[in-house]
Amino acid sequence: MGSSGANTFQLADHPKLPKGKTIALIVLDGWGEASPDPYNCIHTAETPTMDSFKKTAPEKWRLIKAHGTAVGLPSEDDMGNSEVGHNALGAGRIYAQGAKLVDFALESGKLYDGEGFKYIKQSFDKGTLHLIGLLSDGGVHSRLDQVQLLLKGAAERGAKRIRLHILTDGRDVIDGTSVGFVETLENDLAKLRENGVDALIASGGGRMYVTMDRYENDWSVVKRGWDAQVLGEAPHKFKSAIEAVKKLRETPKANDQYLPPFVIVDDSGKAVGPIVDGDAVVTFNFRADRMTMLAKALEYKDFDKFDRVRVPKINYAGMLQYDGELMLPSHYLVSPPEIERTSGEYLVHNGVKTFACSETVKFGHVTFFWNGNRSGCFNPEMEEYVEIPSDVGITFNVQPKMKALEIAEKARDAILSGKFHQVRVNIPNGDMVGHTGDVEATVVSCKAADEAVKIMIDAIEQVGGIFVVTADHGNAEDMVKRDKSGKPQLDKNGKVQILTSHTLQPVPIAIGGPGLAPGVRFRSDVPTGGLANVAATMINLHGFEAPSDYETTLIEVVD
Ligand SMILES: O=C(O)[C@H](O)COP(=O)(O)O
Ligand SMILES: [Mn+2]
Ligand SMILES: [Mn+2]
Repeated sequence: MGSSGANTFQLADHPKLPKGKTIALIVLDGWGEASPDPYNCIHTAETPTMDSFKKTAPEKWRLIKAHGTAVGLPSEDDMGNSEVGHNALGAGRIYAQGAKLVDFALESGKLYDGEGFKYIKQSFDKGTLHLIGLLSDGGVHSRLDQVQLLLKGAAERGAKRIRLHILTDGRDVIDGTSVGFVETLENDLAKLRENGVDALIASGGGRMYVTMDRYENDWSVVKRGWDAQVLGEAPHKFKSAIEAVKKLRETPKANDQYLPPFVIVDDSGKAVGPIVDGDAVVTFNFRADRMTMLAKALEYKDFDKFDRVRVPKINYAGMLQYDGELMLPSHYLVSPPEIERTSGEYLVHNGVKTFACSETVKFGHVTFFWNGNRSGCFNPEMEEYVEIPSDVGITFNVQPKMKALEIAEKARDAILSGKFHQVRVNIPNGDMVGHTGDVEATVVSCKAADEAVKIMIDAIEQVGGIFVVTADHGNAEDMVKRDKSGKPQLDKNGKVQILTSHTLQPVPIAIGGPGLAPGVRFRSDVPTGGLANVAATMINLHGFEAPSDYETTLIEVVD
């Protein structure tokens, strides 16, 4: 396995299951399973379609793991996320993911021997080392302990002037935790300064308003970051990052996710750390989707997404390479997981035609992440990818239905067209609205997701097809931080602490539809099955045996 050429991808016929069925593969983003509870928005919402699967065909409904080691994360305390979830769903195998690879590289010191570090090190003598990324211990896009190690390691290896450009979280972690993270970082920087390294925080802003847009939904987000990080310009100026975050959080309804951009200035009002010619820059997020746009702005010569004003000549490296197809960025500190021979690639070589669709904010999830962090199709004659433009400049609790209906209608048309064998969608609502922490809106979002499922299931009924409905990780099923006994935790003002993040919960998977061969049911001997088992299951339902190194199928056919 692993050699190139079409034969590598030839799949054996499944002994019992037919080819040519139309299969709807529906991924509900952020839809986990948890006990009934007022903070379980999926339970509170009317979700008759999702409920019916479990009730009417329990042998075709089960739970699968979507967090921790089942999706290649370092530990069972790591919640699932879209990147690792969709990687596992699409690739059918469990890869050590970015978080883990960076841990290894830092622990072993290999990070410092790599080409990427040598490249940025060229600037240490005369230039500044800038680190840009999400300041959080969420472990989804980045981890603070890794940044701390990198800072120390870079200083020990000759970095004399270091500037941090921080993005506050409040999405993968509780809102308000930014203050503590900044304090921790400031302590480390103070120690570096004691040792003669000129190390400071230079700029910042909330991740959803500054820098971390994804899939080119809204370039103004990246521009705000560029202005602060590169040009040293922002509407808010402070003497220290702690003061900045505390002050900006005093505004009514302020939220770590959406803090406005700020720069740190010296006594004369001058920004302490714009990026200039000769500097080195590292974007320290290991996850790709929300760093790719900045990587393009930092790396591309031809760039027309916004006016960069000044394009410094820098040595830039990503923590990882974010896009293997675009080779972006060209320099990186840690090699990404080599996710190859994904199910999508097998399908195009075996005559299975695919349609994939979501709205912008999740479009790359069912395409780029699905295909192992690879842009574009494998074969445009076999695949059609459709992106529905997301609303721009709003938080999704304002519009909790998002584009669920539009996605479902596009999928319905694709199913009814008879042109595709696999119609794959991501329905974002539970996740994107769940991240806002707005419980009422999340309930509305779950209902909308359920309605979208119904539209697609009805189309599958019409064409005699099959459906597979699952999710990539939990979110909307638990919207509160809990103590060890499971009770909602209160903050120091006695207010319930809302959970905006994903969870550790398993997710459901349901199969059905008139085209499902009689006798197909879930095996009982894969009790610890997870997202990575779905690819082999899908390949079987398309009428083929899965590749031998894929995680095993979840289904069996009884006579
Ligand atoms: O990037 C985000 O929106 C969150 O950090 C993680 O959410 P996702 O993994 O569902 O995209
Ligand atoms: Mn997700
Ligand atoms: Mn999410």
